[in-house]
Amino acid sequence: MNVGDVKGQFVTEAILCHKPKILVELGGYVGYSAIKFSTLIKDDPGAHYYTIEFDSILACVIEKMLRFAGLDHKVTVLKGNLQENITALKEKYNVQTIDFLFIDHIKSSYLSDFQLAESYGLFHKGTVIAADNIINPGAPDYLSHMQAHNKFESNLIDTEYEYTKGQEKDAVLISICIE
Ligand SMILES: C[S@@+](CC[C@H](N)C(=O)[O-])C[C@H]1O[C@@H](n2cnc3c(N)ncnc32)[C@H](O)[C@@H]1O
Repeated sequence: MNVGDVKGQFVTEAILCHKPKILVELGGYVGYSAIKFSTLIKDDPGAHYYTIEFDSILACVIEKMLRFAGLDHKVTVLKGNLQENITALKEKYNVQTIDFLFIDHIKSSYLSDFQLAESYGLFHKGTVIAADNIINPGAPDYLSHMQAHNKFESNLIDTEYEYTKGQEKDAVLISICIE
């Protein structure tokens, strides 16, 4: 499922507030969030969005949707997981650090992929990380890790699960690297 309009608005506000240049997304699905968020940077020639999608058929769908939306020049679709793409990010695309990371893939990999990115030095002071589905279906290990992390300040935004009109709860965690 995509992030939806309600939770997507919190992510939108974080992007508009911090004005990131390099944005990376884990979990592209059919391109809803890639289109929604890359639209925000479309007039910034120095900004680019990378979406990493594990499923190769879905990755092709995202590419087609981006072409349809006229955003294919602002978004690079990377097939596979972060581990498989992290060297290409650094060496092929010259992404040495990330300004904004949107985590929205398999919930059991939130923490390990955060730690992988951290071990490669992809975060800098001011990097913002937005993570969806923190309580539904939930990523409790990631939540507790980030809330205890001494280099990140995190804000848990209680909201609703996508398209449930408040009937189901969810939360987005916005974390900012402070050193
Ligand atoms: C919740 S959907 C993403 C929704 C999308 N961000 C949106 O809001 O439009 C999760 C996606 O993560 C992908 N995925 C699962 N494990 C992954 C991994 N390890 N790395 C990258 N993508 C993964 C799935 O194939 C699925 O398309």
